[in-house]
Amino acid sequence: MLIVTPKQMKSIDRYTIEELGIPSLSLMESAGRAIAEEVLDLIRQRRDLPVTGNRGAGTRPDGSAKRGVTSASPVLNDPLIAPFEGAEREHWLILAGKGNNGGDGLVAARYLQDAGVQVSVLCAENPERFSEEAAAQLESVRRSSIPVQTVPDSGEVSNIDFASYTGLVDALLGIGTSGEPREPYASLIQAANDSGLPTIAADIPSGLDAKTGQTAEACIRAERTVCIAFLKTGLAQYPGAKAAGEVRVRAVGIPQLAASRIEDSPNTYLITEQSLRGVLNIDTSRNREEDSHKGTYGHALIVGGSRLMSGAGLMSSRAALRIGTGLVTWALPAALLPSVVGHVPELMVAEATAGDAWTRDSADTVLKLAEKLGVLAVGPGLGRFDGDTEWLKRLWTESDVPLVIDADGLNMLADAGDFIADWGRRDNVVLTPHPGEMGRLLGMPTADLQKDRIEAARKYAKLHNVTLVLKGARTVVASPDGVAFINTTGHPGMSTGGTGDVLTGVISGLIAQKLTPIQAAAFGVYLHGRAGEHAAERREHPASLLAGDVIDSL
Ligand SMILES: NC(=O)C1=CN([C@@H]2O[C@H](COP(=O)(O)OP(=O)(O)OC[C@H]3O[C@@H](n4cnc5c(N)ncnc54)[C@H](O)[C@@H]3O)[C@@H](O)[C@H]2O)[C@@H](O)CC1
Ligand SMILES: [K+]
Repeated sequence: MLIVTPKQMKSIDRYTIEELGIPSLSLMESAGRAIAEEVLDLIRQRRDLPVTGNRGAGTRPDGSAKRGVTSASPVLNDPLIAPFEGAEREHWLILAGKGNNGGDGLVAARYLQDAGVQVSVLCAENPERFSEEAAAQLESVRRSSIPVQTVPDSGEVSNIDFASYTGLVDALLGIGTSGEPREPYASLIQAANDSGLPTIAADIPSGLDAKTGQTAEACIRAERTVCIAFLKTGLAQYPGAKAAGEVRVRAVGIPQLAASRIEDSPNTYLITEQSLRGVLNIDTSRNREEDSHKGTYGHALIVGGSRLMSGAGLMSSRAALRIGTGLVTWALPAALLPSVVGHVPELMVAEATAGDAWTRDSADTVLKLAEKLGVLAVGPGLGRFDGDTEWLKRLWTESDVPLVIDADGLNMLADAGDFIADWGRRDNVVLTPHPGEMGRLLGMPTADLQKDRIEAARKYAKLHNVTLVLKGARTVVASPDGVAFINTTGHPGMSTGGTGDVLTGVISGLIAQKLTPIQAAAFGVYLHGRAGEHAAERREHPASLLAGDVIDSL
């Protein structure tokens, strides 16, 4: 699924209207209708009535939980826009802003009325200031005898009796927003949230930065967001993803081709089976060839583990095996051998250095071991040691085996400063930082880079010619050519030590099996997340999930 920034969405809108000749009002009509359908669907769901129209729109193919982002096309002659039992007991308030987002909400009002739901409109400001399209919609609403009230110019919202409604449509602010909501929008948003009513957001929750996913102090907490035409980047990242609730992307007559025809055309995708197969050309079935042997599936070398962190190297190695790598060798300090040998009998081990800690002279052994192997993973449980940055430089410059760098390997990189100038560019490197490590790589506070994760990851990947995996809920994967992928699989239960080591093993294992760095990174985070979901389902409580469970679920 393609994801767009608000700026790209505006260009797509403009292209559709001006170049393709599709009238703005007709797009608004479809958008409003889609919003009404989702309101009716939510009402049915809350009233335990059979869902007729977009049944299953929020369900995975296997029927599992509704979460994340789904896409649903409007169904013509949808039975959803028809009176149903109990509809008259519903009274929805449409909060309409002055822009076209408000216009969408006003169209929805007409369809809701048609389905027998009581509906009222609250204009956030004097309709004289409404956009041309929104004003036209307001006129139709008035002529349809839908009650309309307006927030007075004083901006006073305390006399709005939210308790008399059963639900809200937030059509205050859309992608035309700049900066934090001003008054009376901010107070309206606050009051809407305080009302505790179920809220459906039109396009985006008002108060959300549709590009970055940052939320203003006043930001609608929606139960569901009906995203118009294309998913917005801000809905695909936290905290925006949380404010949006369940996101449903609805087609409104803006064709996909418009996205490819604008300047600065979108290059961000949600990771789905479809985009893995279509955009990244991955055979997601992962079937084994009948006439294959272990050599067919590559050989990974995991470089990690130290006296106090031997488990990390072990988990990466096990995950690499579990993801289907033909052979996995774990290079580790010799003194660790007695305590770990035998834990995973399928694993080969190699003594990379004497004693129980890594030393800079182990680079010779590691380079020798890496010869002819499919991938070299550096970092899990490695620790820091004297001369470690020089050690990493040797691995970077003296071998051309694909490199996956994690954990302390990333801290070594951070210490190396402008390593590209010094060590040279490579085109087969994957970095897997969590936000803290990413902050060190960028030399900026973690909180700052988290404000626009997609942009931070994309810029870094381009500048350093690496595939970058910025971990955290909604992991961002960015390729050296500036394409970004957002993952939606995973489970909060995975917030536990060792899951990062598992991911390193998974990505390394996929590279050993001949996937390119970007294929391995995107597919790896997807599979890792699915395994986490699977593991969480199998535990009584997700808090008890361990990284080892994720490996078993791969
Ligand atoms: N033809 C189109 O352009 C379509 C637009 N659509 C809808 O239109 C929306 C975009 O419409 P607009 O571009 O009119 O913009 P919005 O409806 O998002 O409205 C922003 C309006 O509020 C004002 N504003 C901006 N920042 C503000 C702030 N911080 N506090 C208070 N007021 C602020 C602006 O002056 C503008 O008039 C989309 O999100 C979508 O819902 C859809 O109907 C599909 C078609
Ligand atoms: K909105």
